[in-house]
Amino acid sequence: MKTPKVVLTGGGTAGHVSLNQALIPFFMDRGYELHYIGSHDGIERELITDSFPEVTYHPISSGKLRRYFSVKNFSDPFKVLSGAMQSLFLLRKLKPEVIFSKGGFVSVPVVMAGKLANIPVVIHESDVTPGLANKLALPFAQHIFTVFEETLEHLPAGKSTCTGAVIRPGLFKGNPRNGLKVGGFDGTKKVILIMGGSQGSVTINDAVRKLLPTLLTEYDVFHLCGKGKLDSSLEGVKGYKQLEYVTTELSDLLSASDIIISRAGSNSIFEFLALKKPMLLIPLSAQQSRGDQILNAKLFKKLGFAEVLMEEELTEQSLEESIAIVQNHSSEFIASMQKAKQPKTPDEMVSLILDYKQL
Ligand SMILES: CC(=O)N[C@H]1[C@@H](OP(=O)(O)OP(=O)(O)OC[C@H]2O[C@@H](n3ccc(=O)[nH]c3=O)[C@H](O)[C@@H]2O)O[C@H](CO)[C@@H](O)[C@@H]1O
Repeated sequence: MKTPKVVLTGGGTAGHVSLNQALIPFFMDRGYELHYIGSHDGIERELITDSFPEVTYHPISSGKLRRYFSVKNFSDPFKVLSGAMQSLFLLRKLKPEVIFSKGGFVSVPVVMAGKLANIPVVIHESDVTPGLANKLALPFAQHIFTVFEETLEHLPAGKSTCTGAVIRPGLFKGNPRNGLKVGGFDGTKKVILIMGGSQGSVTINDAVRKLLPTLLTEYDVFHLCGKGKLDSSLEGVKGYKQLEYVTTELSDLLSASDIIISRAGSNSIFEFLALKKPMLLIPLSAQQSRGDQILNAKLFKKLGFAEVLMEEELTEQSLEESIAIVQNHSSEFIASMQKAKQPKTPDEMVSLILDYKQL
């Protein structure tokens, strides 16, 4: 009997890869051979090939979907077309039972090719409003799963279901003592973890670093500042540990942390919710995005899980005040989070995806 196959796609930022990372071991447990179609130089390549040598990574040509003018807007449609041809060739050869797409611009040609090759495509949207890539992909897909109930208002009724968030099981296995050791912290102060999404945020980094002398009187600080965004002048400052990006250590750092300051990317905030971490969310502004993080953050505030500080209002003083609000209300935030719906397990999500497989 031939080994059944599944093709996964999604990339551009880690937010479009993390669900796939969670699902891979569970597809493998069920005996599936896995193939990942991603871009040549996106973060998905490193995240998948470094951690999952059993998954075959197929790089394709891909364009970027920009909301602003660039000369590349003229050449990129050809790259997407070329990516679709490469995907079609691969899909006809691999003959997977189903394609699962986590979105991001690289997924568009794969999804289009899936339709042409007559292979069922299931897509996933983690934000309140569907992203541009998923909007383009939707006509070619069999079904779309969402994290937020509110997203269903923007999608065709017969083709969409809210499944809620799915969390990597490894994140629940953190050891706080190992986390403190990474920072060189002795555990006497409360710990704040700062994460500016998967790429780090210069705006948040600057504000945090300005407030650092004040912050360090009360807290120890883990700062996940993003690739290329370390500040060498702060190396060795006691109580401050800056790291560009962490992989397996993230669970330890989170378990050692009392408060999180973060962008409001969907995957991140549901991880903090699952771990019951009081959070201060600073969403990416509407000038720099379609405003999805603002909606995510406002909803989390309404549900009593988070305090929100808008980027336009971010100053040293407002940051200090907002951290104090989270600190003073942390037990209420935790109580609300304890009442929230539990995330789906990756194995349950795998079952939902396989319901669409081609027999
Ligand atoms: C700038 C941009 O386009 N942001 C979007 C992107 O965010 P982004 O890529 O930042 O995605 P998320 O915040 O959703 O997820 C980041 C993921 O990276 C992980 N992580 C982060 C830092 C680190 O050091 N180690 C690590 O493992 C987090 O645990 C999380 O699983 O996708 C999200 C989900 O569609 C959207 O809501 C965001 O608006």
